[in-house]
Amino acid sequence: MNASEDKLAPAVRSILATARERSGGAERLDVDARSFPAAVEATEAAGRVPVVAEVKPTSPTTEGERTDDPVDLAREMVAGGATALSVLTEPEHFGGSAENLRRIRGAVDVPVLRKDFVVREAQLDAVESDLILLIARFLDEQGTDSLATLYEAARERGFQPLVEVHTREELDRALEVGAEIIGVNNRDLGKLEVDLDTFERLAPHVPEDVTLLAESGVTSVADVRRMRAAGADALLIGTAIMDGDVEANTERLTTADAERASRAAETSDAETDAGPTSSESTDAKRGRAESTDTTPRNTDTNQ
Ligand SMILES: O=C(O)c1ccccc1NCC(=O)[C@H](O)[C@H](O)COP(=O)(O)O
Repeated sequence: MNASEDKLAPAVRSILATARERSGGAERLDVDARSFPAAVEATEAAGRVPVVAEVKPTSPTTEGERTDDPVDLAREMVAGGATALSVLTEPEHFGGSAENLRRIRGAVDVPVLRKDFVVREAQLDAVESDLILLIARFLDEQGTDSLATLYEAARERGFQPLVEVHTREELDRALEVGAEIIGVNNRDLGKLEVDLDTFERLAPHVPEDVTLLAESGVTSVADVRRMRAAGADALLIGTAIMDGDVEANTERLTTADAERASRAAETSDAETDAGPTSSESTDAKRGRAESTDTTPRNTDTNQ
């Protein structure tokens, strides 16, 4: 065990140890991916909150396991307005499988994220997906490929990599490899504690041309508004959607920002041709950096 692994929660150490042993696919994949940024834009245009709804049968922090057919759950999420789906493929700790992902991607037309702990290039070839998760904390370690290697390998296969970060140092590494889609995980994999401040701290340092997700711990309409006000282009939500009526939960969270959307539309209507576009005026309310210059912009105080 290396020094940084020593700081991981035991469940996460076990996930990582299993991930290191997992085999890859038989042949190199060539994916024709559905565009995630385009799906986010379409959701915004429709006045809804872009939500990546997660098919998460169980996890180290969840009691029990949801045993419904994952395809039924996925269809309910899409019916509730999900922009994209996240599908756990990790079997031992999250009850996922590559087969679940294959079936779900065949049954829906939204982009699908493969949520797993991929640490070596060959593991990219296990199953096709539109987005693939690369967790910065787990890469550049002994026994894993580097983030840069995996990022390039994923892009060469046609995947859209979602680089997950939790600290400023990880964010800087994500930006260095040129990540265009970044997720700030509010869950600390060291202690498994969730703190939404994490996103608020890091978002101002993410350039506006990056599609930015707030991941984990979003449980309510108030949390959705809070993450949106801090600059989230989209939210990745698992437990709060899986717990109970999946379609109703998704619908509630994707319509959480309706008031803000109608305010943005009103502002846009009132602007002349020379004024800013509605998306510019919406972005200007958030605390994101315009480029790699990390000066925070004004935050939205109307929330
Ligand atoms: O969710 C867990 O218990 C967990 C434990 C250890 C490592 C990762 C874990 N979750 C992975 C995730 O990224 C979440 O499933 C995802 O962000 C959704 O989070 P939530 O909305 O809080 O279920």
